[in-house]
Amino acid sequence: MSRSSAPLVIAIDGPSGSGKSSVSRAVATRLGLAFLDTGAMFRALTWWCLERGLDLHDEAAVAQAARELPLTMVTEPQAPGVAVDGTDVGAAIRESRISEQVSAVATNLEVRAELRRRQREIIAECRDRVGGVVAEGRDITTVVAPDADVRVLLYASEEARLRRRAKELHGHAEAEAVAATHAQVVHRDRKDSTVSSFMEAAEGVTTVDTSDLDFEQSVEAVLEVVAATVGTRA
Ligand SMILES: Nc1ncnc2c1ncn2[C@@H]1O[C@H](COP(=O)(O)OP(=O)(O)O)[C@@H](O)[C@H]1O
Ligand SMILES: Nc1ccn([C@H]2C[C@H](O)[C@@H](COP(=O)(O)OP(=O)(O)O)O2)c(=O)n1
Repeated sequence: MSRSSAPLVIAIDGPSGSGKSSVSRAVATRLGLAFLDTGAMFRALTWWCLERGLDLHDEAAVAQAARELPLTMVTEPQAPGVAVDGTDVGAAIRESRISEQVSAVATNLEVRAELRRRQREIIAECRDRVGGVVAEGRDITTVVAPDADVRVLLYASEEARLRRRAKELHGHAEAEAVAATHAQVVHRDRKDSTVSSFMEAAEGVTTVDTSDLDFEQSVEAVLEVVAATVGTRA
């Protein structure tokens, strides 16, 4: 798909396992845009707090850590990266111990304010440097970039999301793998829902339901929303 030379900011939100990261990366690659995984920023902060032995429920200490976090986000969609103080934490932040504890950090309102500030800075920088970005998370369409050119809520049924995550983590989606994944997906979304609204689309946000779509169809569905929206901007 070709696009006009005007900068393009695409905001994508959705629950865990809806396909935000993988679909956003593919969309960014196809459109020649940067890619920002905001969940990785909450994960990196969680990793750093644990490295330093902080109690994640000590809100003031974690908020201070957020302000000091020496974080680098690499926004190249074909090779995205996350580094803390020069250490590549791309793999470490996906470990279950982080997935299980990240909500304690993500529900800290001072942390959210600090990471929101950084996310806006990165989005603005990508807009200027490469002509745009696909930024994904839980509150991008509503809080971080409500003025984005394209705003999408990526939805998938709980069953589809559990199946996808089980396959990713355990290599199959048999009953015991799905059950093991339940806490990471459903419980975490419940906690995260207390600070962001990502289960229903806000006004002006287009819902793309991927429950019955395969990966490539999901990418195409988002690209169609982009084409329709950019078309109406001209
Ligand atoms: N439409 C889809 N159909 C099937 N699998 C998908 C689809 N979208 C994503 N996946 C797979 O589901 C898993 C979770 O996707 P991911 O992008 O990490 O979701 P999120 O960022 O929303 O948590 C990944 O293994 C991904 O390849
Ligand atoms: N903009 C964002 C992005 C993520 N979060 C929270 C929600 C999750 O618990 C963590 C990690 O998000 P991430 O998108 O990596 O999680 P999943 O890939 O969907 O499992 O951060 C948030 O509160 N706001």
